[in-house]
Amino acid sequence: AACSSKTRNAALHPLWQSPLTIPGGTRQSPINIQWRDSVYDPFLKPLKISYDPTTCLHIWNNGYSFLVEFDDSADKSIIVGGPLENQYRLKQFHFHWGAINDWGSEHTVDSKFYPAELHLVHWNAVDYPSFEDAVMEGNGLAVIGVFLKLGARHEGLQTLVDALPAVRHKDTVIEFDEFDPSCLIPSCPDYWTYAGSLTTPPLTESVTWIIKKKPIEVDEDQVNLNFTLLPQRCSEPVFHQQFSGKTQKLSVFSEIC
Ligand SMILES: NS(=O)(=O)c1ccc2c(c1)[C@H]1CCC[C@H]1[C@@H](c1ccc(O)cc1Cl)N2
Ligand SMILES: [Zn+2]
Repeated sequence: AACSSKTRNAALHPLWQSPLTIPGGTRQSPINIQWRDSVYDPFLKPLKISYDPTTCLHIWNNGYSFLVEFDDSADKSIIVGGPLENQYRLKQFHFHWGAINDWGSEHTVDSKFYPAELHLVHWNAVDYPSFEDAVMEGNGLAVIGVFLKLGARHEGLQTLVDALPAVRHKDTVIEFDEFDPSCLIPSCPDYWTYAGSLTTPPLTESVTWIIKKKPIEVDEDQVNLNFTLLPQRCSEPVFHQQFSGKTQKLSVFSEIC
């Protein structure tokens, strides 16, 4: 099927009309995380995650992926610590996956793709009045990246997968509440962090990336989210480009685990 080929002519789709890389961009994402490039940073703290499940609002299929959005009108679901100067509010999370299992993640680790990658997007409500403002600022966003690998079934993810058939079509929204996304984050505190950008246009260089070192395990049916949303996936360009240009320092936080 058209979906099986790995590349797309991304040039045609209006969303990608903006440059595929920001000319002169110094901190573009995604990148290939090379263990050997990562520098242990003794000043990095553990990341503190405290989410309030009642802030979970709905699931929205925007045609490229599905997003689970949160009520970010107060400091109820926040992260603090890690490489961050202050606390950031959870706004939404979404996944990146591929049509087949041997690729799908946006970041790679030592050039290895994972079948999927979860992004939990947070914004700096201490320094900026709105999410839209924060998206444009160098320290405006903090995104936690979690790799998904094939293995045991993930019970927490299943509640989300069960709801997906109801958002099969582009621009459908269903109510989704009482979900605590910290169940999707590995308990091992180790992470890589670097100053980067949004991974798709507008590619704004406003993201402090915090990539968890350990993946979570999900089973075959759960990672084949495609079968639920395939129609949109087929029609939208899948865009997998990495930037091998010089990026910011890649630091690593690790405790023995
Ligand atoms: N794969 S990712 O996590 O790096 C990623 C990539 C692109 C975008 C997003 C997340 C979300 C979350 C921050 C901005 C928002 C979106 C956007 C950009 C600009 C806008 O004016 C509005 C919106 Cl909704 N674009
Ligand atoms: Zn993303």
